[in-house]
Amino acid sequence: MGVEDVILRHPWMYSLGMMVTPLLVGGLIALAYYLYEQNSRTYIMAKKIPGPTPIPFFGNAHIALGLNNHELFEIAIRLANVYGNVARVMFGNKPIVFLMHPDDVEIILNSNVHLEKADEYRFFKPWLGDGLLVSKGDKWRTHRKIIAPAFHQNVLKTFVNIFNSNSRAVVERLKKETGKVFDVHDYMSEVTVDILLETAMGTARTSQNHDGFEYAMAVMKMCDIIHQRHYKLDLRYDPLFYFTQTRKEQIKHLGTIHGLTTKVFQDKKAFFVKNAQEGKLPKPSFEDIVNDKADDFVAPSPTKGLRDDLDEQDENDVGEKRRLAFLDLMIETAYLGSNLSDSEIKEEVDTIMFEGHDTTAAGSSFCLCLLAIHKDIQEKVYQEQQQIFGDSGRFATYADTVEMKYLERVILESLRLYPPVPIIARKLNEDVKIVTGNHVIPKGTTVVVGTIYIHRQNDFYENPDVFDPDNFLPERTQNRHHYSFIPFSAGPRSCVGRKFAMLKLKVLLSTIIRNFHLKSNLTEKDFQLQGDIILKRADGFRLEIEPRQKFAMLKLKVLLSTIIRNFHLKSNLTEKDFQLQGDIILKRADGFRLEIEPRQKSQRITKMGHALPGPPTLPFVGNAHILMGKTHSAKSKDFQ
Ligand code: HEM
Repeated sequence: MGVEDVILRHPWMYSLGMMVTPLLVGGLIALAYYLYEQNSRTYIMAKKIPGPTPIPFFGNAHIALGLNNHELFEIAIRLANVYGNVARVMFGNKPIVFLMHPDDVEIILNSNVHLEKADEYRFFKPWLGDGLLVSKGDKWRTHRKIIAPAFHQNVLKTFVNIFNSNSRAVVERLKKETGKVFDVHDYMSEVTVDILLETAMGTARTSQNHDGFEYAMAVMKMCDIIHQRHYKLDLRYDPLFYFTQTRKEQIKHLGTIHGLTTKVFQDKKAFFVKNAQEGKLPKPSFEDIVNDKADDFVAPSPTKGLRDDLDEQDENDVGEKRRLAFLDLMIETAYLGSNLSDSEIKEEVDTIMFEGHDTTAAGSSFCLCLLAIHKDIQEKVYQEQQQIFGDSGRFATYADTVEMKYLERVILESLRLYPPVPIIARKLNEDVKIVTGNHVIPKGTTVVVGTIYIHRQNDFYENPDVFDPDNFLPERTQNRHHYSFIPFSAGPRSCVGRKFAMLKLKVLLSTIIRNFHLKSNLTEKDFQLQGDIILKRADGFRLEIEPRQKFAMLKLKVLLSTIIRNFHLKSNLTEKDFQLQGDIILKRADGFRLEIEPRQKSQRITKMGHALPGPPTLPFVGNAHILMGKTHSAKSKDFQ
């Protein structure tokens, strides 16, 4: 009996064959490709770098199976602890190398060659298109040149009052949380979106609608989806992802996000075009500002440390001339002939809104939680604010922010311990020899810079896990490795919004601290860190707030009561002798002079007893004479 007879008698065998054959062929092709990759130069070279042993097909990806964000984050930290400054993992056959030493990181970030983002950034594409964060080559260079002037210091100065009014608005909203434990991140997220809407897009959110909040929520959900796409096999590969529920959610969230940016863009463009047609072009033009700057876009040399094109611009004094919003710049340069299409402008708007939003929301939330825990440091921040503002509730000026030296150190220290962007990834376009272990990382590898780990190395910080703002005193920073502190990345592809972020954080935190006392029963050990692109607390950014006035009264009562119970206070003066002086804070020019005398314990009790209501006392016996020779009931009557 031939094969044909068997098939004729058993047609199901035919169907089975039809199903199995493609699977078998597909499997054989996959196996051949797998074996081919295993013998590739990249794989063989990468295997020499220390790391966990890969298993067939999965590489080391199985380690991540079934883990949540927080667990995954802990695994990554453990990996760094086991393998030290260089660790390799395999995702299937694809090598990923983690770098944790500033010398090695400097080679990558300070280079003009390794500017390309890792393949994993493609997950941002449906959202950010080919915007600044993701783009490469000439497109990135041209767009960075157009966008960077919008973040010039003189431009930022004009944003200070937007920072102020939005900070004050969030203080008003926060009041309803007084006395409760709540998650401050929701508030930081909303105020950040509001600020970005005004400064980057040049539009304000009306108090009636909740677009900004919905936008913020959609951004957070999108961050989560992108993070999951990094490590979940079914979400990582586009053909599989296409059929998932997660893709449907992505479409919904992108609808919210793109809906808002498109609307703002269209309104702005229509306004600009109408004005332009009436001959009302803004003066000086953005083109003038961009052209003011010499065509000198070069990466900072290693000896210049962390300097980037933002510093160079400030020195060239470009862009001080008028108030600029990022979107205005893009619309204007496009109108005046730069090759920016509408969709490119929107991509850049989305990029700025994404990069500027979640990063500063997380940064400010961590900072507030740390201040709630470290009360002594909070008190120092408050004292600095008192020196600058006294009891005035006025807006902060740019000059005030320059005076906020201690707050600046607090922000930097918070960014050190909890960098909102905990890792950065690059794709190597050439083999790179690193300093640590003389390893050569092959071309095509994804390199991950472990910022959060670098920031906590005891080679560079004395007590690396302790929150100590003095780590940023000039005498401590001047001899420290430049690349041991890189919350904003460094080199040519550093964060374009660095100065914007620092200024905004100062105004926002100053306003909150001047209005609220922050409290928490937790310690930093309770933080459950989760690294879904942006570092967050999986347990929520929980803290309590109390309005400063109430807190100040309570503090005064406790302080004065303690002093009065321990000392008798004396003075030969009268109030007429007070020489008042009003230099912001009302003081006595003649000094707050008085004498003190310790109260004896018995004296203290007697004197305090005298203050309470009761019959007049006689010397020596007090009131004991009343009771002499009386019956028990007569004694009680005397006191009725
Ligand atoms: C605390 C706040 C912030 C932190 C910690 C931060 C951090 C970073 C980091 C680490 C990068 C490099 C990312 C990479 O190479 O993958 C980056 C890039 C970028 N950031 Fe920020 N950022 C912050 C705030 C902002 C703000 C407020 C804006 C804009 C308003 C902004 C806009 C950008 C843009 C456009 C890029 C891409 C730059 C390029 O590739 O040329 N960032 N940021």
